[in-house]
Amino acid sequence: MERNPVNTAGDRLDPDRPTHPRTFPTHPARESDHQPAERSVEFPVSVVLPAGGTGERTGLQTPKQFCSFLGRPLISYTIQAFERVSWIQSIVVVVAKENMDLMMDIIQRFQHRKVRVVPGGSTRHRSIRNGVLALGEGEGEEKGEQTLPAGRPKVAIIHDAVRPFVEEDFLYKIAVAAKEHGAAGAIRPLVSTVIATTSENYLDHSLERAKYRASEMPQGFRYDVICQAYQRCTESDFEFGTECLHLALQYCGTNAKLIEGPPTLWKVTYKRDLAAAESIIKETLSRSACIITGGSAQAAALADALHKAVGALDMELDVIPDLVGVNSRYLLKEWNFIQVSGSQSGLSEVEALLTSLEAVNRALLHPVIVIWVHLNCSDELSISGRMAEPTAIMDLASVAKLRNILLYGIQLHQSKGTECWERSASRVAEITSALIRDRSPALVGQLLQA
Ligand SMILES: Nc1ccn([C@@H]2O[C@H](COP(=O)(O)OP(=O)(O)OP(=O)(O)O)[C@@H](O)[C@H]2O)c(=O)n1
Ligand SMILES: O=C(CO)[C@H](O)[C@H](O)COP(=O)(O)O
Repeated sequence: MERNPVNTAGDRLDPDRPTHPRTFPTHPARESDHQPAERSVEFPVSVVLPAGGTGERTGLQTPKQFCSFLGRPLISYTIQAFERVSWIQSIVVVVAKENMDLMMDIIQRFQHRKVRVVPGGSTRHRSIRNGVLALGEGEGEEKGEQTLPAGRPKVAIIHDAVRPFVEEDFLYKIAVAAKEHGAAGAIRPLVSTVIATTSENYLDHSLERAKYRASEMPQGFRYDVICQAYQRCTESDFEFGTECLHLALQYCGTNAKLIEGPPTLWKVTYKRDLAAAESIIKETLSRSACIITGGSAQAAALADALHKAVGALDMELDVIPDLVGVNSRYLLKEWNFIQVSGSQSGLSEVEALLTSLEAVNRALLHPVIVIWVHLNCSDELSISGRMAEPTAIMDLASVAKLRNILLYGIQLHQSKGTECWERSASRVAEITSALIRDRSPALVGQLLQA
């Protein structure tokens, strides 16, 4: 791909260039927009992610933890949620023996660090026990370029591999409470009342809902507590038990501290939960877009018109002339890109943008959206000019898609009337918003008309 001379990788490193963005926040700040306060945990914390189940209740052939959305398996999203927490030392993923190779492949493909894989057992408790024991054996092991931390952790966090939306703040609360109380776990209010039935399926009695809570994950344990609990528990616990906190209470006399967690801690259990997880991830990836004007006056005018029509977008919009100097930071975060080109420009600015995204490996974990908005003055169009772009963008998009970049095009016919222009700009805003939210592979390479 050819590079745009104003947009080379070298230029991006010039920190002094005054190319400041205009920010157009279009919604009140959301809780998740705020960076969590920098946490420091003074004791070693490691994690066990049980992922050795078959996911029978989904009714799918593939165990749910290996089902993919947006090109990535569920387990990888969960691993990433822990990996980005600086104070978590190492992560043991427990998988069924027959899936060990698949898991190693996922770790390599998505460049996960801090992770070891150990074989699971026939029940969740057996898998977790294997993971907990493995945490104590991770001494100074070479792992690619890094060496996993030596020694046992002070606190082990256990978290189902199929609960991908756990946040650092909550993990911190669990880790600190586990160290202080020996065990800690997430709870949520019950959604439905729990009743006991007789063997003939009649109501025996009903529990007073306000007194009970649903036990969720993550849970944290002092390492000695959880080791002892698994050493002392019975075969019946291993076979039928569902609650690690209960083992700590029964076999170590440890009363877990219970902390109410956010609703996002839910567990993917049924097929519909996979669709819900995908839509949550799409939602988080659609929060911000960066409009690159390439310095052209026409493009800047469209950016302004988009700003006016921005109500429909409901996302944070920054407008920048290029990705040079300080603006190169946009390449590293979860921004979507709208490259606006004036009527004289072709696809060269988009090509340069794709090259820059590839250079920083931005699309490793999530597909990146690039939307090319091409301004056309109707009187400048030749028939051949009109035909050339659809093929060119399709070719470029096919190559980009192999690198997990989804490229779409919108053609806007610039009209002289203000009202018409505003209508077109608002259509661009609507199409842009839909493309960013839906991330439809079917529309990749299409040149839509606004
Ligand atoms: N032998 C097992 C069984 C379950 N798990 C893990 O425990 C977590 C929570 O269990 P659950 O939701 O019940 O998963 P499955 O057992 O796979 O699902 P199902 O009960 O529908 O078969 C999952 O991450 C699952 O992979 C495990 O590590 N080893
Ligand atoms: O959250 C729990 C409390 O420890 C569940 O028991 C755990 O997630 C296992 O789920 P399931 O019973 O569906 O296997």
